[in-house]
Amino acid sequence: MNLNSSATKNGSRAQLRQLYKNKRSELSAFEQKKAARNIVTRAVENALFVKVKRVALYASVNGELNTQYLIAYLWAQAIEVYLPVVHPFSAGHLIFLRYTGDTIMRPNRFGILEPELDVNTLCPLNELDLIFTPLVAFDTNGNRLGMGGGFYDRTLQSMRANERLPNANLSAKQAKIIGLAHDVQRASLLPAQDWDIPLSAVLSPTTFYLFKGSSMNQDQKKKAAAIAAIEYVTTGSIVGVGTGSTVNFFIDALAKLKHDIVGVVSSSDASTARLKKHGITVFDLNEVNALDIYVDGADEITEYKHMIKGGGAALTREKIVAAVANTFICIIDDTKLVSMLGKFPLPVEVIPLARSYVAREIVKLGGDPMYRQGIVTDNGNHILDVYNLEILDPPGLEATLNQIVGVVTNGLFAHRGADIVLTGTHDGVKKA
Ligand SMILES: O=C[C@H](O)[C@H](O)[C@H](O)COP(=O)(O)O
Repeated sequence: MNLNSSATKNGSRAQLRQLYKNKRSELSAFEQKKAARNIVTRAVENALFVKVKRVALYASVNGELNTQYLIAYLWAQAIEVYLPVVHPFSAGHLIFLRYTGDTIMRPNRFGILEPELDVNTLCPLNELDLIFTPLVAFDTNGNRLGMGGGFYDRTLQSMRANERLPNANLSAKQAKIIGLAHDVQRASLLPAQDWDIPLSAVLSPTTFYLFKGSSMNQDQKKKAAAIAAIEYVTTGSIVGVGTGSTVNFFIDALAKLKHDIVGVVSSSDASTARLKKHGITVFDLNEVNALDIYVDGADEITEYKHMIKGGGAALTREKIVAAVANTFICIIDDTKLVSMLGKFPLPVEVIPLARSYVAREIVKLGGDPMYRQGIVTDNGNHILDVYNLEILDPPGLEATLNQIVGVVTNGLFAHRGADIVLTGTHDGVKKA
């Protein structure tokens, strides 16, 4: 038996339900509309729809967080939207039918609009990527208080039970169950029942609450690390900005502070373009004497904070900007942590004329260099990616490679490694 349930009396659940329904209904029409728009921004910021094809939502009633803008966004991304329909045969269960601009909607016995029953538009539960549920209240353990009919609980229970059957397809994906709620629907602790299915997360207009045990995708981890780095940005400073997909999340978050900082120094044309698009002032490094922090990603990093960088061909400018900064903050997801560098091919930037010569010299050192075809760096040079290196002495190899005539720089960041590493993991951001 669930520990919480012994303390639960039907009365207390009913009272809580009333309390949070009242809170929800006290929101003005303006607040409701703003909330409905903001959940789209929060969902996109948290990379919820990356590689997502089918999403279950709901038609909002009685002050529930309105899903109309979220649905419009998903349609615009060509992501299929499904809405719940009371199961015609299995009492107390839901099925999910496709919802498009042409779907005929009919009120069910509770007065809630549903797509007209048509089995051709049905999506089996195991083919949904995300299921957004309405709720009356949620707590920070992921417990959900619904309307009391138990429709979602029963449906999601059978879905999870089917996933545990011996003949279940183990490689089949599990739909993530995410509650949608106004911030006023957050309770400190809700009484849970044995049959409750905990939520993976709750999306509110201000926050994406991710609960323990739920899994994050790689982009969500990168973003969590990037947002954690914002804490190190000080008012009135000039920030060194790296390059790559993780840094892109940092740039987007930094945009909100653009009036508090003096500006940034960028490590690549790609980052400069993104920074400028946000209206952030970008300085040439020659105009700047010192940088407090430099924030950048990595392709691999060890516990000694030695890194391989340059997967995006920006290594030389990254190394230069990093050299000027007092503190190098490395932001990564946990797939980048390694015990030894070298599985990721080591990028080496070379003067084009010297490419073949440098490649022959690298072979003598035991590496397998490959010319990164079609890539010209921001400095007009070429990249050799060196495979099959077991890098036992990163500072030593960094120096040796830099001694080869024609090498501009190499992607080992060992002499000047990271100072702080912020790693996005399933259990939050870890600092080292
Ligand atoms: O040249 C690219 C940079 O060194 C990047 O910091 C590195 O490749 C990591 O990129 P991402 O954050 O996209 O994994």
